[in-house]
Amino acid sequence: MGDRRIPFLKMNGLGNDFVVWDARTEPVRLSPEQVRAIGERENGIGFDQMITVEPSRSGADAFMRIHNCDGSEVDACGNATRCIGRLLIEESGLASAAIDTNAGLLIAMKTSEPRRITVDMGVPRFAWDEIPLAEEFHDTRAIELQIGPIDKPILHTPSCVNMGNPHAIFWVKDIEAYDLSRIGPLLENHPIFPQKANISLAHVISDTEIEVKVWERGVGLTRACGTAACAVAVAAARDRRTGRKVTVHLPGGPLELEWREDNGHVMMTGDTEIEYEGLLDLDTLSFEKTAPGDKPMLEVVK
Ligand SMILES: N[C@H](CCC[C@H](N)C(=O)O)C(=O)O
Repeated sequence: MGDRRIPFLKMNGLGNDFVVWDARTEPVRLSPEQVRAIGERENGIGFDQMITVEPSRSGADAFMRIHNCDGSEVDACGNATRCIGRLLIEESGLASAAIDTNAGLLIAMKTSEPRRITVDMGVPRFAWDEIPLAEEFHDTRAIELQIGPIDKPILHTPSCVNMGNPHAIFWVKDIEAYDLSRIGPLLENHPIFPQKANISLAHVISDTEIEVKVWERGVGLTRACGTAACAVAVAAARDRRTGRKVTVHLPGGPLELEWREDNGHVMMTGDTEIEYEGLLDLDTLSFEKTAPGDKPMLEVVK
């Protein structure tokens, strides 16, 4: 390996996986091409998002910079916020950590289980210009976003929420009846979303449970999406489909969400995992694993 090697952590939140750099002392600057190459599942380390932890300029414990695996920089990532919150809490030994992002200040809090973190994800936004939606669509009563023939729409009338990033949620009875890998990119790149959008299919199971599958902007299908889980929970409560406290079941596992009545903030709780520690050679982009991650969770004996 060359002499430009940087240590990284491979982490995930319910299988939504990240490469994490600690750039608080040494800056880490990578081009979008390098981000895409490192994010490659075949030849690179492989990740959904790349997370760079930088010094905060606003007195928070750290600033979190987020890149999707397509190289795009974005402002919010719920699952990564839990992972970085865990690292900062373990480092400080305190009960919480403040994480600055381009979408605002987020607070991560420890729970009774060391890998399980609660994050205050702030307040959702619903106005058409906050999602954002394109100007020419904002005056329609419902957003008639139909995919498929007009007389037999496959999906239509999404709920749209911004959680620091844009989300469009389609309510369905059977998630598996839809080929999200085909429909997802059509919707992600629909002209109604000038900044594109993260696309969720959501099936309300009960007043307290929702099943969700996500096509992420700049990534594709992921095992979980924290901001999508927040957006779905808020949209469901706002439409009276569920209460304000729900479990969102994603392919990678469950997240607990509460849209607080008192301050309108969205509280998200879920697990995190350190998969391994590694070293990346910046010149060749080859990498090696240098230490194992978390011990496998003890299987709960049934
Ligand atoms: N793909 C998202 C960013 C990551 C969101 C997701 N990984 C999460 O946990 O919130 C976007 O482009 O807005």
